[in-house]
Amino acid sequence: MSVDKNENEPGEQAGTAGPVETAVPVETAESVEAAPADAAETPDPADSDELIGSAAAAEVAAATPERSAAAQKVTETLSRVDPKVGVAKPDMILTATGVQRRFGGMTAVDVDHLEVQRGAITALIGPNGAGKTTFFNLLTGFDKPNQGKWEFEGRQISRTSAAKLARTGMVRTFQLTKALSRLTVLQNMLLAAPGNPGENLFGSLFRPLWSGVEKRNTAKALGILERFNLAAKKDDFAGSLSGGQRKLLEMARALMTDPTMIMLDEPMAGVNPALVQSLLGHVQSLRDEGMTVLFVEHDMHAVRHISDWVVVMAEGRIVAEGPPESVMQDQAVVDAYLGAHHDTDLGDDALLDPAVLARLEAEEEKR
Ligand SMILES: Nc1ncnc2c1ncn2[C@@H]1O[C@H](COP(=O)(O)OP(=O)(O)OP(=O)(O)O)[C@@H](O)[C@H]1O
Repeated sequence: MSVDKNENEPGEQAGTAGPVETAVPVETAESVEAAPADAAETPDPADSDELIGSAAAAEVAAATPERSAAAQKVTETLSRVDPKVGVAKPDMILTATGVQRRFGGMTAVDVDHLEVQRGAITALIGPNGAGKTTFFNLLTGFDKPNQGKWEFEGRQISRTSAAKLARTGMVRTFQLTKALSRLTVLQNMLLAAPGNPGENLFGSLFRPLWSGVEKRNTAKALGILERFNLAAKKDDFAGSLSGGQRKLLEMARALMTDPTMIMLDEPMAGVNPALVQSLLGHVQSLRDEGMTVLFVEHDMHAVRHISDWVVVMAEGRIVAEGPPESVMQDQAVVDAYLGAHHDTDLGDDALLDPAVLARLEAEEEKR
């Protein structure tokens, strides 16, 4: 469908509007592979996910992650929730109602009601063009709806900019852009620190105050980098990191704002399967520390293994929600997600197999 992207837009174009008041950098969702050639370095074989073989990947795919106490508790709580679209959650942190976003004559998002459970990992999935990114951009203050409202922690936030949202405790990750790739890992972290006073006139006039804050931010950044095994890379250009390390850096940057809810934009995109398990572990640890996580994702391995709850979109609407194992079997989901491939189990790790993916793609091309 040909659509004029600027027609009938109530807000800024999705993904391009940015907060002006935040230290959280505003970036468009450019490919993480867009690292500048001048920043590229030869990856260290010890930590580059690109260099790990398929045997390790197979092992990772077969591994069953241990379930933490937090995971068990949230699973138990959500097992009592009826898995139907728009269902109420026992302790919701985010609620969206009557959200519509149209581009020209096309309705990209049409969500009646969604509640997100506090302390859970919720995956937002769906086929290409389902409206996931548009919905995600709306919820995170990067786009404005034609109608609808949503609340975070009981506060109306549908007209709140991403800048202010970060201060209320909701933060989203951004894929590294060319500009950020040219900064070092540590500089990326400091840029994400809230209230970085060096950025304004006051900060530059009162240098001693600024350096105190900067010292604290640096200590905090180094602690977070340590946790994500990136401390040794602090002075490297972000653009020289492997795909998996970039994803870790995106998460690490978000933690600089001490969020209660973290919104992840395709945390597994461009990550070698060998590093997927480690990344999944980091996402789970956010939940285990009490954070709420909502992520948009194509990677079914991630969705099946770490989500406590899955929300499925198709053609702008939510068509199913529930625990991963039941949602993946839902006929509406299979129909929406896989089109003709009804015989394929969405949660099947065989989908990680390049041969299976190649076969499905070839079949799709023939249709
Ligand atoms: N700024 C825009 N202007 C016009 N149409 C848009 C705009 N952004 C998204 N769309 C359209 O809205 C629909 C939903 O797109 P969206 O990117 O939200 O889907 P998605 O589920 O995230 O897809 P994908 O998995 O491919 O990223 C698509 O038809 C897309 O072409």
